[in-house]
Amino acid sequence: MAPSSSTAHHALAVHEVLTLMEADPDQGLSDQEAADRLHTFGPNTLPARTTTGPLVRLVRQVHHPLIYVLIVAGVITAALGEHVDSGVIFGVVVVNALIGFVQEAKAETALEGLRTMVRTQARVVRDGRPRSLSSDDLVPGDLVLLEAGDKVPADLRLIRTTDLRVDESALSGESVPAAKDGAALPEATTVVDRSNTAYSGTLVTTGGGAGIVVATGATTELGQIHRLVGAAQTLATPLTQKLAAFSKLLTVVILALAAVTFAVGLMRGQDATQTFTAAIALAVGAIPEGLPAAVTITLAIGVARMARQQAVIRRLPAAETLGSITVICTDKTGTLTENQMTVRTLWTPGELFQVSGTGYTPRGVITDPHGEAAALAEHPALRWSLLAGVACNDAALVEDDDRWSIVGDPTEAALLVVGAKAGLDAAEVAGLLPRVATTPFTSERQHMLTRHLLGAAGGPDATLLLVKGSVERLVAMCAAQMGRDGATRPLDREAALGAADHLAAQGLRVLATAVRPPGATHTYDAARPDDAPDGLVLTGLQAMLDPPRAGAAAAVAACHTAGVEVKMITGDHAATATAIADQVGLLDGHGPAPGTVLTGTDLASMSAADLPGAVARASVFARVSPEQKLRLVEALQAGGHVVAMTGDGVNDAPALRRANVGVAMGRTGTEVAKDAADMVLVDDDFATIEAAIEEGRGAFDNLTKFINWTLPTNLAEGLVILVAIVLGAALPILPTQILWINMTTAVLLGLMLAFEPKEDGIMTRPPRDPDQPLLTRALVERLLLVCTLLVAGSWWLFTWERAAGAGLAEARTAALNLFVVVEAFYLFHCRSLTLPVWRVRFFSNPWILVGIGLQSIGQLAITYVPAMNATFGTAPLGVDVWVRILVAGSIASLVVALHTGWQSRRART
Ligand SMILES: Nc1ncnc2c1ncn2[C@@H]1O[C@H](COP(=O)(O)OP(=O)(O)OP(=O)(O)O)[C@@H](O)[C@H]1O
Repeated sequence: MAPSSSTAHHALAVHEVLTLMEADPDQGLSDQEAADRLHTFGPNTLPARTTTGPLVRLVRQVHHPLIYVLIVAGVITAALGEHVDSGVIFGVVVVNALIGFVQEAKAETALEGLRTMVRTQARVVRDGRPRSLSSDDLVPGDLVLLEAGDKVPADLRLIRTTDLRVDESALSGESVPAAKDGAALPEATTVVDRSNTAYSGTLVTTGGGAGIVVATGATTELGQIHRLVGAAQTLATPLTQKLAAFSKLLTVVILALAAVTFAVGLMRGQDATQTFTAAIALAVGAIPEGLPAAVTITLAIGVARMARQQAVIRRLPAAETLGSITVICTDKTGTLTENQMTVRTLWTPGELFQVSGTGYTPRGVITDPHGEAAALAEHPALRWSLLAGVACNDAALVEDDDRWSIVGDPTEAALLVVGAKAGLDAAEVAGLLPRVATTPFTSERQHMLTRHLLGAAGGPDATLLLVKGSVERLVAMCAAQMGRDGATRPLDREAALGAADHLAAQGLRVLATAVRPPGATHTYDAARPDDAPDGLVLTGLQAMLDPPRAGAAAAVAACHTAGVEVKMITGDHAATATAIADQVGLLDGHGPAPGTVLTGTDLASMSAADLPGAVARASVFARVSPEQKLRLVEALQAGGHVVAMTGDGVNDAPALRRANVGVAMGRTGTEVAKDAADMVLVDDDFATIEAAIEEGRGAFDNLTKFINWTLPTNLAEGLVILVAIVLGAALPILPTQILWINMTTAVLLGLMLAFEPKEDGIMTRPPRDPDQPLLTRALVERLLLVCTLLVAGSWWLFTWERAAGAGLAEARTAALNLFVVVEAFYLFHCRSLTLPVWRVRFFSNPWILVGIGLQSIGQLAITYVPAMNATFGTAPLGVDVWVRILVAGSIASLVVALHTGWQSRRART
């Protein structure tokens, strides 16, 4: 048995595929066989990307307008015989390319590594038992089960299908889901029909089925495409695009300035070669070539920090957008609540019962209104209600050493538990009432229905229908209710809805149950959500507690403080939603009318013009269908909001894609939702969104800090030369020395800001305006001030040293060192965007100190090592010069501090 990807499995009949793959259509493979095949074929994973070799990637680093300028400059200086200058310029190019290369590789491995945090699970039959496995462990011949929401885990030859539709856009670009049919066997003469094959990486949108794995890993269709193109992760973000445009403009301006400088120098009759080298040093110094790499590394560090908080970023731009989120639309069940359901109260027409016990352990007592244990024989409606809960159910309880856990939907598991407390065992019930048909629960349909045979005695129509679902839906489906004595009476809708409201107001999640005894006939069309079988009798309500998550209230409060609104969007009852919203503090949020609740029906009746206003006011949306989520996102965006939206189902995908940051649930979410999302919450917890927003703000802050540092220092490096040439004075710092400063400080000083920890008050500020320009007024002021200090300072010291009798080389070395000292002192001012320099915790970012240490060693070397003196035209300095340098550096630092103080006072008023 050696299935190859070239085998055209789709052209074979099912039995031929089964023989070829040595597979069993019912039992699946044995564990032993699967392990052997895993050994032979390897894991079902795509090989690491190999499309771009290291050399290509290194060369790609050079592909940047700013770097082109450097290369041309290096070549020309070499041609002019200025070998030191040319060497240093190429040094800058190489160091930058290496840093960019290493950082890009790091960012990509970080993103690649995140993928393994969100593993695709596959449902497989092995040894006759269905189980959930990581899709990595699939082998050829495995029997895989598919249902709506799954990502197809390998190439499958389908053997059974029910209304299976698969979205193949990931593979073919075709956006209309393709119908799949396991029985389809094309005529030999027809065009190749692949409708009996489901391809790895495609998404099941509706229906379900089963198929045999015919190809895994690199041999799948996806694997082959992957090999050809490589799944490129985009590293571009709105900010990098803004920066790219900015650097183009900057290049043009700097080149123009350099040309003017050269022309002025020539007109003044200065030496052409020297003027040219100076003009080049000006250009090289002024170009902030480290900027693109710094953006990538800062965001990549942010993404890694988010991953530690259980938030996996799937698309890098989201790391940046998170910092501007103004509203989070969140699910209730499982995100704000524990998704740990326990039935607490049961209602039947005329009676109310309480249930004791905790969690999923099926131990507890159902007590009647008199406080006595309720016997099912005396309460027929209760018995039928519990029976519907147990039989119309796809979940299971699992016991391991008296520890109870569940398989399937927690809501359904809670119904099994309360049934078991009353003595109804799910397996026994299934034996007595074999299930013959199922209409599964969907959020649109709002109910689940099962048809059961009434033992051997029943004829063909002797079937029983059991239904459970939302109260509104079941009350609409039923015409009768079961009384205390078991007799059927006309339905008292008011009473049932009133009881449900009463229970929901306590924060309980309410399900209604109904039965249709055998006899009545009505062909029920499950495809029509509003169709209902007649003769249904309402038997009761089951109300379950799903407590809010421990950290939810604190996280909601933190969002409010951070100026981020939180809105709950749920399929649940309005009263339940409101009660939970109240418990987690959603209703004491800000906004024009906090606490307003809108239902899906309200939304449906609202005009497009009214929607944005109404949506902005409400904080809870109940009984909302997934389709309406898309309208909500659009309405909020129309109102100027930057929206994060959570979702887990197939139908949530459009809203997740539309949201500025789509958030999928790692545990309970379907693969379709995860595929559409920008971020996946590994733990499904609302508090994780809040933590990710905090990290997003932190990452953006660090970027801003780097920009604040690099723009003024680079500009000054260029200006110091420009001013000298324009004034026709001696250069206070030589071009080679400027190139040295440029090469060392960007890496050893500036880049260290990427490692700054988050600032304390980060979640007490309002969200960042995504349209804020790169050059704010505050930054332009800083830029001018720091630039002036650097240029004037080095001029002043150079002139002072000359006047005090120092040689040219010594005076220049003093100016060069002052320049670096001012840059290093200024670095401390950039460590916080809000605090003055003396309030920043000195040791909170050790990298800054490491960088300054290394830079100091470099400065001592260039000042005292004879070989470096010869290369860079420097000379050793006396202690008194260092004192002047440090005093002047401190004064410059003080001026920046005064300006920052003045700026923040102005911002407050
Ligand atoms: N498995 C089920 N079978 C039958 N009815 C159900 C089932 N699960 C939920 N319901 C009913 O359908 C209603 C809507 O449930 P749905 O799953 O759409 O929303 P939700 O999980 O409460 O909300 P969300 O996850 O969006 O916060 C519930 O209030 C409940 O009455």
